[in-house]
Amino acid sequence: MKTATAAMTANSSAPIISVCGVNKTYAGGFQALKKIDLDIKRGEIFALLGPNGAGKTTLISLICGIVKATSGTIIADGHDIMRDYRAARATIGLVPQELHTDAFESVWATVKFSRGLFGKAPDAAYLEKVLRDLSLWDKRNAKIMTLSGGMKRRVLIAKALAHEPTILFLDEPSAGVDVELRHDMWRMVRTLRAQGTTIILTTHYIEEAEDMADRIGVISKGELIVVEDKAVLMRKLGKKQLTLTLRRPMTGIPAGLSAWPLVLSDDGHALVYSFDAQEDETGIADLLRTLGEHGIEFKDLRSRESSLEDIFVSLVHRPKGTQE
Ligand SMILES: Nc1ncnc2c1ncn2[C@@H]1O[C@H](COP(=O)(O)OP(=O)(O)OP(=O)(O)O)[C@@H](O)[C@H]1O
Repeated sequence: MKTATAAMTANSSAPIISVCGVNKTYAGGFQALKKIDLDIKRGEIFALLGPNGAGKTTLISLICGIVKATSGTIIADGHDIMRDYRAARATIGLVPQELHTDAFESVWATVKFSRGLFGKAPDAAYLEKVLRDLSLWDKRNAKIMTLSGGMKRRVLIAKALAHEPTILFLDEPSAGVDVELRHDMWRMVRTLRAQGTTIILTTHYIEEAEDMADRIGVISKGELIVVEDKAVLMRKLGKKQLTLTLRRPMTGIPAGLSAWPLVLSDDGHALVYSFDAQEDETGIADLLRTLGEHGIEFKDLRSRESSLEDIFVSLVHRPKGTQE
């Protein structure tokens, strides 16, 4: 009994997805992914961020077995995606960016068919729950072609969940959807995670990743440049800024202040001081004293922390070889 418990614990801490030394060069010779190593933890929400064309969809397509890697291995929930495709694919639900649904079928027939495709026994109660959770139950007999764009999107999610996958990929789930659907979707994602589903999403809405993800991966020009716990990433790379609104505008920063990392706003009305939020000594007290000595008065001051978006932009734009 003790041994079985230990084995279960070891198993549940093993990554649910393991991407090892994966390269992808498309037929035309373009190398879309370079030496990707990535482990996804069981039960986490992992956000994959990157500029357009960075390789996010390619990586998802490789893990789902839709596109073949040029080299490297991918294991999904214990199954090699190439050698054991059917078993590996059955663990994955994919909500793609684009609609490829059977326009003439009803919602119910579509999700039922999807479940059957993965060899799962029929389970009307489960499918009903999925449709109800996605506010699709009333539309179950409607033909997909008659649904609005948002409803079609909900069908895509229902289809991806029909075979009870342990891993769910959402490729740009929020692109072009209204606020209500976005909120429904995030509520559903949180519920699924609470039930043990692992969720991997790509998004251009960085505040969404900031809000939802446990870990963040940043991909740029086919390379995975950062994989980090969201909180650690924000702590390690986050900066704080103190903005002082001046009582009298300045035309330049006085020479006596040149040692300070200060930036004067274009209109000369504000001084911005950037500092490392992790340091015990922020330097603010010294700065304010020095400003006083120079007769610089301010009427307001406020501080802000860098957002994940600030960090993301600095990561994808900093010169190669300077990543930590
Ligand atoms: N079938 C293909 N043949 C050749 N090149 C391709 C193919 N599919 C994608 N690419 C190229 O690979 C690169 C990565 O594309 P991918 O769609 O993975 O990026 P992405 O990060 O998902 O971008 P977006 O955010 O715009 O969706 C791009 O330069 C793209 O043009």
